[in-house]
Amino acid sequence: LVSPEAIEQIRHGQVSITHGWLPPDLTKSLKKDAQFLFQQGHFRPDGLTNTALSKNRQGFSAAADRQTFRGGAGWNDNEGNLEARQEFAKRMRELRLQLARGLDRPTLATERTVKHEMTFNWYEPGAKLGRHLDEHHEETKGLKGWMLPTRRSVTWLVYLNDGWLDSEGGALRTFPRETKSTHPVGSHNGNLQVGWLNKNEPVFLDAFRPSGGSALYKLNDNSSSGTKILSVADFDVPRQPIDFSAFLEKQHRTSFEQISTARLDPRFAATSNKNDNTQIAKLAKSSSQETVLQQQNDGHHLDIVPAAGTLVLFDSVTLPHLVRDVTGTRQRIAATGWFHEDSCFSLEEV
Ligand SMILES: O=C(O)CCC(=O)C(=O)O
Ligand SMILES: [Fe+2]
Repeated sequence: LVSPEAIEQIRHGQVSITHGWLPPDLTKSLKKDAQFLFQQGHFRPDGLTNTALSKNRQGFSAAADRQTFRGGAGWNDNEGNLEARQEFAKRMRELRLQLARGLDRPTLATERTVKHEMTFNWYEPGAKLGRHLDEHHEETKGLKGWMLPTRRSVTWLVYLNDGWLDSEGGALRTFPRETKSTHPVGSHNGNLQVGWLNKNEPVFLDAFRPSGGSALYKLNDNSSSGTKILSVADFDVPRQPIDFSAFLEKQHRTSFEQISTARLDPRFAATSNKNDNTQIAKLAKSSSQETVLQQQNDGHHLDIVPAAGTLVLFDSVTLPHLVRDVTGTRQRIAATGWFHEDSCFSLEEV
């Protein structure tokens, strides 16, 4: 269902984009279904909405925030077009099994009652979504950490908007590294990635050191196996906002970049893309899909037009992203979800 190149991109921290991935008929029936379910009142705002995160915490507004279909009628409830949703679920299952093998993430293949997430999302004109990551290291979640048996591993998006134009806004802005990662991203031996060293070397956090503390480490060069500890001494991960560079040996501090920081994560700081005045360089040469690569204050990023049938895949732990304002007059609708891997440890199973 996706090419070996697509899998390599996800594995190395890049974004995989496949235009025309979902057959037009199914795309149409899913969009109709989402519209029906929306009319029936089955969409809800979620924790990541912009107004919930803004300084004045005014609460949700339909005109400004993204809404999600997951509660109310579930994906498998006999309301709306169950047949279309099941056909889609079957396709996503096949994709998941392919990714489990291709990415060497075997527990992506297993199923539990609640494990993989499948939703519709909905943006009214004017709505957007702040910069965020879809999954974080459990040790950085404070009291909420280590509770669940599984975690988000691969994020998928399938857009449902017929003939969506660049000028309608709502682009998915992703922030991949400028060059592909030196090693597989996301996790190593169950330890999630929290940063980068020298631009594209993944840095992982081991929270189960024999000392009882945590350590930051990277993988040795491809030629040799093994790991290299980067922190001065084992440490206890503090409460948010966390600055991991404080625990690194001095020589690593300047080349370390934390993936989720107070400045970049809307959970800690309201984000804005207003100061976005730099030049756009068109990347897509032959394609009419406006995939745009742009350099601005925020750094290197890739914008994806949410056009019908396009499949987007990326690692849930390492790739920050946001949704730009919908500037057109119609709603932006997508099917979206997360394939989960088993967590290396959870309180539930102790
Ligand atoms: O709607 C999109 O394109 C992205 C949604 C997203 O990032 C999320 O639901 O976490
Ligand atoms: Fe997301």
